[in-house]
Amino acid sequence: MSDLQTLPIRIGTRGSKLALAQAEETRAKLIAAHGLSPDDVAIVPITTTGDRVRDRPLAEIGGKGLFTKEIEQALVDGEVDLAVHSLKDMPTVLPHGLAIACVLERADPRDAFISNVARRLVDLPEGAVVGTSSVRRQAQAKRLRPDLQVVPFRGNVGTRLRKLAEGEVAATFLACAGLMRLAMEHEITAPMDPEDMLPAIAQGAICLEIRAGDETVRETIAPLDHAPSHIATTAERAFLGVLDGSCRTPIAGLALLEGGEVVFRGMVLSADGETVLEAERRGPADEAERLGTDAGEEVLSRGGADLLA
Ligand SMILES: NCc1[nH]cc(CCC(=O)O)c1CC(=O)O
Repeated sequence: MSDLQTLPIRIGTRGSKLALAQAEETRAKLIAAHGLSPDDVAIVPITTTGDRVRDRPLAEIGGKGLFTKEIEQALVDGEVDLAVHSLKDMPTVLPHGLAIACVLERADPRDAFISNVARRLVDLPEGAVVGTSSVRRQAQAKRLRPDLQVVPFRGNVGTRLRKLAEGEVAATFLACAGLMRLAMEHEITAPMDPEDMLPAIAQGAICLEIRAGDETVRETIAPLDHAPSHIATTAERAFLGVLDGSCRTPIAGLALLEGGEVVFRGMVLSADGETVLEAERRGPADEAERLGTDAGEEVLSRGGADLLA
């Protein structure tokens, strides 16, 4: 550890259980990478708009960065040295002066199907009620099963599982990664095959955000960067950046590294899942950004612009 870094290193995070688990994971990695003592890394929980507003679908509250704004302000104000976020909650354009310096090793990017009445989505009874406030999950569920009735579903993981147990809905979806980080993977009925449900951009990845010019912190966190995860999410976020959709537009994408090559698939859907525009790219890892951008431009030119309007 360089003498330049002032200790303790302060990590800004949301206060939710999942966010705290992610901050703890980051803290443990920092301690291991630099041989620090536990007191050398402090976790600073910060409440965000996304945490405060619990009763409405996120798409309705609108605006980007619902889970990030207040944490970024603390970063700008020098109250914390770095911020830990779920990369899938991050806008593609960051506030001026901030940068994503690091992507931790990604957990399972897939969506989890969770139900007490069926083993798989295709096995749900005709007309079953599925709870999700995600336009992306709704569109893809309807694409596979147009008969399903999709209802809004928010609240923390515990609340959602209770509603499911009480029979309010027959099934729901959550990110596998979140459940794993909460040590709740036993709640997963079955992971969704990405062929059936393509994940959200950067789902399962944690990023570390810093002040762009803060070379000391940049160097301190550098050993935590996981190149394959960083490369894959770079392709995915480039795709998202071209589409520039609101959170009301179902957009999905996943990049995997296969033998040093990036294999990316991205899609934009109509809310009912009847219209699907897809693009695929494969190419060298150092061209991840261009591959994602290219795929985004292909989707736009094939009619994605209308879906996004
Ligand atoms: N939409 C909120 C959100 N942001 C990040 C995760 C956890 C999964 C991840 O790290 O990508 C979740 C919950 C979910 O989608 O089930």
